Amino acid sequence: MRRSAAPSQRLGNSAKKPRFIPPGKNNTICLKKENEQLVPEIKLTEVDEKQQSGSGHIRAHSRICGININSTRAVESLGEISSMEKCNGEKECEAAGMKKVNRTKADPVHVPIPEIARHKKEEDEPDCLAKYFSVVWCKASKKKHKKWEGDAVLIAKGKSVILKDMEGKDIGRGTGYKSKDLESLDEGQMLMIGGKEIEVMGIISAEDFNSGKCFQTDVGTSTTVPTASSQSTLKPFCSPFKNVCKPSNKENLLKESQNYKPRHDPNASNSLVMPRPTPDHQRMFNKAGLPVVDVVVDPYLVNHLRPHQKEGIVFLYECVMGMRLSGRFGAILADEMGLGKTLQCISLVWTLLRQGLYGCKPIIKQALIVTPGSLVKNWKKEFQKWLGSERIKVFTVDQDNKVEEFINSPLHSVLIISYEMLLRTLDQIQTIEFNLLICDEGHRLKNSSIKTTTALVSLSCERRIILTGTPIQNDLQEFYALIEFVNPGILGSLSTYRKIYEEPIIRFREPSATKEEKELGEKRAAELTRLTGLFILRRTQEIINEFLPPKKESILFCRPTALQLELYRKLLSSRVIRSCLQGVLENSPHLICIGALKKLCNHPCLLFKAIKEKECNPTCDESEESHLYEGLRDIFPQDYTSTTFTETDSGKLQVLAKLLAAISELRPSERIVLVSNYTQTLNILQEMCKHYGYSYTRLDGHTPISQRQQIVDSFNNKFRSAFIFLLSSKAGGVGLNLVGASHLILYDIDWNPATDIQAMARVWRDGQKHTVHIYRLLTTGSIEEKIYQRQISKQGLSGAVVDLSKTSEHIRFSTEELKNLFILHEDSSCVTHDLLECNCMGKKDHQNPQDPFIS
Ligand SMILES: Nc1ncnc2c1ncn2[C@@H]1O[C@H](COP(=O)(O)OP(=O)(O)OP(=O)(O)O)[C@@H](O)[C@H]1O
Ligand SMILES: [Mg+2]
Repeated sequence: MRRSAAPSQRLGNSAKKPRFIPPGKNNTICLKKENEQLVPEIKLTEVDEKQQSGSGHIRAHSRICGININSTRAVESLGEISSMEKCNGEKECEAAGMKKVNRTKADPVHVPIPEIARHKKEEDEPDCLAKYFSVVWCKASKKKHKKWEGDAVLIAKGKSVILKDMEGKDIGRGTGYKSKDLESLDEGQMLMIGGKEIEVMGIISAEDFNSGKCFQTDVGTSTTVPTASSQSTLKPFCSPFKNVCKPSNKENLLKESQNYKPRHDPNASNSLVMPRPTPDHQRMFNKAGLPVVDVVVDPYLVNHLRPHQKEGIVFLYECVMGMRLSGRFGAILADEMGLGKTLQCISLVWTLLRQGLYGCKPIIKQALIVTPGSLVKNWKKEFQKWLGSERIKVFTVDQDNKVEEFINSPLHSVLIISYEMLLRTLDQIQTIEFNLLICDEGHRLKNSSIKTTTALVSLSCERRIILTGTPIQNDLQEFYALIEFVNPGILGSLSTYRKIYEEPIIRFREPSATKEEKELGEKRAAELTRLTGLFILRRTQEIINEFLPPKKESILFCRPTALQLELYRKLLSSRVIRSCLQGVLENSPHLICIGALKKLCNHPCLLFKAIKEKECNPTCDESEESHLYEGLRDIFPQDYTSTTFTETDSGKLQVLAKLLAAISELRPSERIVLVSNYTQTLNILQEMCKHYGYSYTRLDGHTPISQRQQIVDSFNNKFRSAFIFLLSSKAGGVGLNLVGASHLILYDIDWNPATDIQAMARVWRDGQKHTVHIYRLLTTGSIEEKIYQRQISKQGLSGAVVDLSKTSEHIRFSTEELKNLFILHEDSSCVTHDLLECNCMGKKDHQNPQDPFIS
């Protein structure tokens, strides 16, 4: 097609602005995609997760890739003219009737029609079907040889045209053309639009326009070199295969030929053999013509791998080898927590370090793993767990082990470093040539301008893997940043992405969206899903349930004490809460009120402490918080102090004391993880442990990172273990393995179900041998029950689409919702049970998944 002969300026342009690179054809791995909704469910008493075959809080579904919107409806080719926003590229072009001319090589002339332009809006022609064309454009001139500026997309509808650049921005508009001329517009024809001249290169189907595909550049199949666009956003491109395919002379080849055999037997039963390269891949990356050898994952590892992990390893292998996408070597493994992302990566690293598909030359020499500080040692341990200490030497950077040692060590091929340490040692890290980069808990790279991201981007390593258990599709901009990190340029520039995907998708979600906008948004979302799904893999926890021991979840509704009730009533009658309910919500005083009620639910002494602190800080006397506390001090006994707490003051603490006593008596060999979101509450729980003589250990935000793994290890070691592990869910949550415990108690509840799920997954995960018991403590009739109900209904609505970073500050409450939150149900023994409309009087076990809760 003529397009390939498009003028050189086009390339110049495209080098500046990264364009779309559509995915290659070589998607050998067959991955399931399901889009079922999650079903909310409540369990009042014991619920056996296994018996319910996947129902429950952690219930979720296998799913791949980023965006949750799916298009099922076919889109008619109405285009977007009627819903088109104002031209925001160059100045809106004056309507200009231009004559289209059948261009011959000899006479590339275009004659303006001497007709007065009519300013007629596209909306005047709602019934016409839009037609779409790929075009090249340049400034209007009479020169024979045009200086084409670049590609564009032309939308013709009725008597009007719109010209969009490849970033989706309007760069020209015109009206007053003859409808029949526009209808018969065809390849090779030319048209004037304002001061621009265009030549039609081809017709675009409505399907391709609606999906946004037409804004992607032409590329070959999956195994071509990185394009100009991909290089433009990267460091100078160095082929990821350059270490491998050094051409060797013929004699050497001959000598080595007898060694060209797979490291492990590909025909052995249970062998995991990586897909063979396509001829294109070989042409590109095997210039020396070395024999193609099967890459077979070490059977030592394969014997331990779960089916989804084998699938994940193949997927990662294809991504980093550039087999799934043309010239792209990045991947995002977004499996839910506990699915063994670490093991999948270790298997990949080990395979790539020792094997090569072309002449057996190792695919990588050195790998860099960047992880939160608390997980550095855990990574090392996992390497040892799965590969032993003889096979591979991994180097972890800390105060005593400096990067220089790694640089000087021929023994080590894997460097594990925390994000913080990476920033501190960036200069040295930059001098090392890594061939694979793995970023654990990589959702922190969701902002491309933060230091960590720019530091990592500065490393000239193209094979980049992000690991994250957190769904990443909530925020389309953050989603873009993560994708841009692993596969730079694949979604074009940020402004292109916004125009082509984000804006139509956001618009489509709005209730006021027109039919056309909905169809367009749906199509764009589907295309984004398809494109990103080629290098994002997400499986949910359900996939692993069958390998885990049963999980029983209990919700313990605890009656508040008389002191709690009196304080609660007083708080609700305060001026601050009343003004919240009247909708006067400046400075978010409702958050302070919610905080005070939650403290009270945990233990009145926490509220007492807050009151005292306010009293000692007269400068804040006029604050909302001070007003909220007015009169509360008098309700506490005269001799009350915040340090001499007793468990009789808190309903939940009373229940907890009984629960701990029961476990220690009935299951003395089993251990407990006790979780709170608040350090101060953990202090109280710690006092309680001391009081009853329970051995305990503790991990919270203040625990030095260097000590964390040691604390975890000794807890998981049954010979050295404490009975109770006090855990701050926010500080220690992600990534920790606490399988030494089989009981987990959530002392308080978070707005974000993901925080609690994260905590639960520390115990109910691979490696757990016992039935796991999860207990959630809620103060009856209080705000805690409300949060729980909200948690369930929101979880049901949004499925796994929750983001750990969302806290109550991010939640918007309507006045109605606040009214509901700020009610104390004193006459109910369990509001949640009342909502079930069950008349069992609390005698029935609500473990039937069919039980209705919040519909
Ligand atoms: N195939 C397996 N067999 C037995 N144990 C396994 C297997 N795969 C992983 N594990 C264990 O499961 C636990 C969880 O794995 P890992 O920490 O890699 O999960 P993750 O996907 O990174 O989760 P998170 O998002 O919480 O970090 C680890 O203790 C790991 O050793
Ligand atoms: Mg992990």
